[in-house]
Order: sequence, then C-alpha cells, then structure tokens
Amino acid sequence: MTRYLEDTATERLEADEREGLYGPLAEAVRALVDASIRTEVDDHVIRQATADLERIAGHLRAHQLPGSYGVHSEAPGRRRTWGSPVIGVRNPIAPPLTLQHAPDGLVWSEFRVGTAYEGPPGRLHGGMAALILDHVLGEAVSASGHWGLTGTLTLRYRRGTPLGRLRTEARIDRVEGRKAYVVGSIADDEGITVEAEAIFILPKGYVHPDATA
Ligand SMILES: CCCCCCCC(=O)SCCNC(=O)CCNC(=O)[C@H](O)C(C)(C)COP(=O)(O)OP(=O)(O)OC[C@H]1O[C@@H](n2cnc3c(N)ncnc32)[C@H](O)[C@@H]1OP(=O)(O)O
Repeated sequence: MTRYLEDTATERLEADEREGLYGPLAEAVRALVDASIRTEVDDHVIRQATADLERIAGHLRAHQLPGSYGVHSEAPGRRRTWGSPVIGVRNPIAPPLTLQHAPDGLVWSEFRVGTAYEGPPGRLHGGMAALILDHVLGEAVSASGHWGLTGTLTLRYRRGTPLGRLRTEARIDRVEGRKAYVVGSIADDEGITVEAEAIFILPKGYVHPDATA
C-alpha cells in the first residue's frame, strides 16, 4: 500500500524554526512590493533605495540553491512547497494563503490581497484569481487522497473581485479513473465573485515522490 511520509514532532519543530526565519523575510519583501508600487518619495530617495536593495540581494545570493525551489526539504521530514506562488512561506509573490481543511474535504482560506494583485482599478487581476483557484482546487484533490496536474481549469467571473479581504474554497466533486473533478470559488463579503471548475489528471505512469513501498 502507498504511504506518505509524515513529520515527527522534532521535524515539525525544526520546520517551525525555519518558517520563523524565512516567513518574516518574505513578509518584508511583500511590504517592499507594495511600497514600490505606491511610493511618491523624491527621486534621490528612490535611487538610494534601489542601491540598498541591490546590495541586500547580493547578500542573499552569496549562498543559494542552484535552481528553482520546487518541493524541497527545509529540514528533515515531509517535503514542503515553501516556494509556491500561492501558499509559499518563502515566496513574497504569494499573498500568502493559509489553507484550512474541513473534515468533509472542503479546503478553504480567508486571505487578503493588495495592490500587487490589482487588475481593473481596485479589483483583483483575473489571472491572479485563476492562480489562487488553480492551487486551492489542486489542494482539494490532494486532500481527497488523489493527486494530479491541472488538465482544464474553467472560470466564470461573475462580478469584479475587490482587493482586500476574501475567501476561497474548493471541494472534490467526483473521481473517474485518473481524472478528479473539482469545484471552487472566490468570494467577498457580498458573496461569490469567481466560480471555478477543473479536471486534475494523474499523468500516465506517475509515481508520487513521497510514496514509499
Ligand atoms: C497540492 C498542490 C496543488 C498545486 C496545484 C498546482 C496545479 C498546477 O499548476 S499543475 C501545472 C499545470 N498543468 C500542467 O502542466 C499539465 C500539463 N499536461 C499534462 O501533463 C498532461 O497533458 C496531463 C497529465 C494533463 C494528461 O496527460 P496523460 O496522462 O497522458 O493523459 P491521457 O492518458 O492522454 O488522458 C487521460 C484522460 O484525461 C483526459 N484528458 C487529457 N488531457 C486533458 C485535459 N487537458 N483536460 C481534460 N481532460 C484531459 C483524456 O481525454 C483521458 O480521458 P479518458 O480516460 O476518459 O479517456
């Protein structure tokens, strides 16, 4: 039977420590992105800030992964998606979402989006809504014990999604062979703004990297 690796208590503690280190770094860069979009300070301050940031990037690049982050081990134990553009603890591009799992398989999150994700004035960019929903729907597939890549993702933008506080949720509808059908949404305080449905497909011959015999 296929089993998936779980963290021990010590491994969880180590991972929490790493999260406590990298989380604030990503949060500081997120604040920087917002500041970069909205600042109206004098030109010389911007030039100075640019030089300072280039210097800081140089410090961080002194020792780094040779390639992309992928699904990587920060510490012993379960591999983590800390580079994810949706939930990644280490990725300042991620809003980030913290996903919650209900006992009935519903995956949901309450989160905030700011100016970095603006499409129409004051509203969430449609592509960003697709990114969030792709991930959350994929997570609902995983939560059901299945796995797969997005084959088709269909969105219906019912009305504009305001920047600010939002909620997303997803649940699996059914599984047919290697295909998992899943549905979800993004909502503001007034109700659903974007509806999504997707088919996630387990690629032919795929073996999960965390699977043990
Ligand atoms: C928990 C973390 C969540 C993270 C979520 C992140 C999600 C992602 O970003 S995934 C990245 C984006 N997606 C991709 O890159 C996928 C690229 N595509 C592929 O790899 C392949 O085309 C893949 C895996 C979808 C299907 O390939 P393959 O396994 O060869 O499928 P194949 O054997 O031809 O077809 C299997 C079944 O699926 C159907 N199918 C194939 N492709 C699609 C598709 N794109 N859409 C719908 N159905 C499809 C076929 O009709 C067939 O159906 P049936 O069994 O009824 O005849």
